Order: sequence, then structure tokens, then C-alpha cells
Amino acid sequence: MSNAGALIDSSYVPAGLLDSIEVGIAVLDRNFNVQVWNKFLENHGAKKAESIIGNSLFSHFPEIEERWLRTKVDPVFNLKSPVFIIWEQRPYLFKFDCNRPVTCAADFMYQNVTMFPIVDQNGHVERFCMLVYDVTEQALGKLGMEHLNEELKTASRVDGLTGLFNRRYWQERFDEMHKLCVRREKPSTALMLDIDHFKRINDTYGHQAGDKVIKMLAALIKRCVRETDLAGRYGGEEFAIILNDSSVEDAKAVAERIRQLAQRLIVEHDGESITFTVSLGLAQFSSDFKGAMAWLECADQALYQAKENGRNQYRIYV
Ligand SMILES: Nc1nc2c(ncn2[C@@H]2O[C@H](COP(=O)(O)OP(=O)(O)OP(=O)(O)O)[C@@H](O)[C@H]2O)c(=O)[nH]1
Repeated sequence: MSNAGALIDSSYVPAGLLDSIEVGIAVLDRNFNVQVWNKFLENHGAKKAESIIGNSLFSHFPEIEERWLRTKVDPVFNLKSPVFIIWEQRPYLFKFDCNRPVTCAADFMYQNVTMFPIVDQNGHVERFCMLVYDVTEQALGKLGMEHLNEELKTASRVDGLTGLFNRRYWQERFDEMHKLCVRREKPSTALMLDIDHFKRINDTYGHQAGDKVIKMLAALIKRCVRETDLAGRYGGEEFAIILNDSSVEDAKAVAERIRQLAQRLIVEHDGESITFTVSLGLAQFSSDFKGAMAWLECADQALYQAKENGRNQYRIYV
């Protein structure tokens, strides 16, 4: 632990320096009574130094949690070591407005705060100095970058037309789910779904109408599955869903609901009312399957049977 104490007295520091520097500088005693309060703090706190000096910091700034700050400052007195508060931990100590209200996107000033002991001639610490740095630009830059990264991550996982997971990400998640299924008691069921005679829809009404059908069907699927299920656009007009913790009996109800709702759905496009049907294949997880893809292929086989059998129905892999 470093003894980074300082032998300073505000009377040694030229007043011009304290007041022209773009950093908040305060000196406080053990009871958090303010002894020095520079112009930066005066301006941003919108309080005159005269009204603050001699008073408890907490009486002027109710946003500061007294117990927390006292505990935080303990090492300054007990170990004579500096203490830091960074904006990532706590965005601010003082709820000051943002410096540039017109151009600044933040509601308040992000701050880094350093507190270090002032060691007197006898080697005792009865006071400490607090430095408050405005790090709003730095914080907004970092937060903006994080937000952008988050958006890019989402965009790379999601299919643009439907908002469902794209095939690549769905496959990744499916592999993870498959591994969990191997170790779990509860069964899960894979469901493959394909729009019937979709080529005809495209040929009759055009590709844009086809896209609209895909989009509306995806929205319908989202409404029929749980948040814990894994729904993705697997191919052009093909969807793959893992119904988590659902036996094939439970999955039958979901498949039938999707089938019926799809049959009743009317997609309006360019004055035309488009109706369509879907076929579905179900396969409950079995430890006999050799890997995740083998499981999905079974659902796909059931889907093929549904198509063979006349479409607009679900079939179960047995
Ligand atoms: N509009 C649109 N069409 C797509 C998209 N992706 C694939 N398709 C079309 O979907 C059609 C799929 O046709 P097929 O695989 O022959 O199957 P189908 O006509 O649905 O017939 P069945 O599956 O046997 O009932 C093809 O014409 C593709 O061009 C897409 O994103 N948008």
C-alpha cells in the first residue's frame, strides 16, 4: 500500500491556480466539513464557496450516500493511502449538469474522483483533498462504442426480414441446447416448418408479397412460442424451432396452433388478399440421436412426410 500523502496547505497554493484549473478541488476534514472549495466546484455545483465552507459536504449534496462515502474514505485516514472512484463504478459523486448542455448527450457530468490524505507536520492525517475530474466525453465515447458493439452483435445474429435468429446463430444456440438435452431429464422437441407451395405465392403475387408472407408468419411463430424456445429462420421459407422442456405431446399442441393460425392469416398486398398453409415436422429429443444434426434431420423427415401426406398438417418422427 503506498503512502501517497501530501504535505499541502491551501494557503501555499496560489488562488489563481485553484480557481482556473478545470478540475474540482476540495479539502475536507474528518467530519467531511468543507475547508476549500474551488471555482470549478462552485460553478458546477451552483453554490458559492462561502455558503459551503465550514459546512458538512452531505448537507449541501444530498445525492451523496453518506455511509458509503465515509467507508470509501476510511483508507485515506487509516492507511494514508489514496482512494479512487471511477465513473464505471459510479457515474458521478456530485450530480452536476453536463458541461455543454447543447452538444452533450448526457444528463449529468460523468466524474472520476481521487481522494488523498493531507499529512500534517506531525505525520497525522486530519484532512483530505478531493479532486473531481469531468470525464463526460470519455464516458460517452466508451458507452457509445459499447452500444454500437451491442447493436452489431444483435444484427449479426438476427435475420433482417423476420427478426428471428438467422441460421448461423440459431445453429450455434441449437448445438448448445442439444448438449444440455443430453444431460437433462426433461424432453425437448425440434419442430421444422415450411410454407406450402411457396413458389406459387411468389409466382402469383411477386417476390415482395412472398417476403411479406414470410414476415407475417415469423411474427405469428413468435407469438406461439415461449421466450425460452429457440426460433430461427432456417432457410428461405423454412423455420426451425426448439421447444424447450416440451415433450412431443406438448409440441403437438404448439404445432397445431401455428398451423391453424397460419391457415387463417390473411396477408394483404397490393390489393390482394393472400392466404397460405404450412407443414410441420416434430421430433422429440432422444439420446439415441448421434448429434444435434441427427435430431434436426428427424424433424425434417417428419416435415417431408407431412408434405407427402398432402401438406397443411404436422407429422411426428417415430
Ligand atoms: N419471396 C421470397 N421467396 C423466397 C425466399 N427464399 C426462398 N424463396 C422462394 O421459396 C420457394 C421455395 O420453393 P420450393 O422449395 O419449391 O417449395 P414450395 O413451393 O414451398 O413447395 P413445397 O415446400 O413442396 O410445398 C422458391 O421459389 C424460392 O425462390 C425469400 O426470402 N423471399
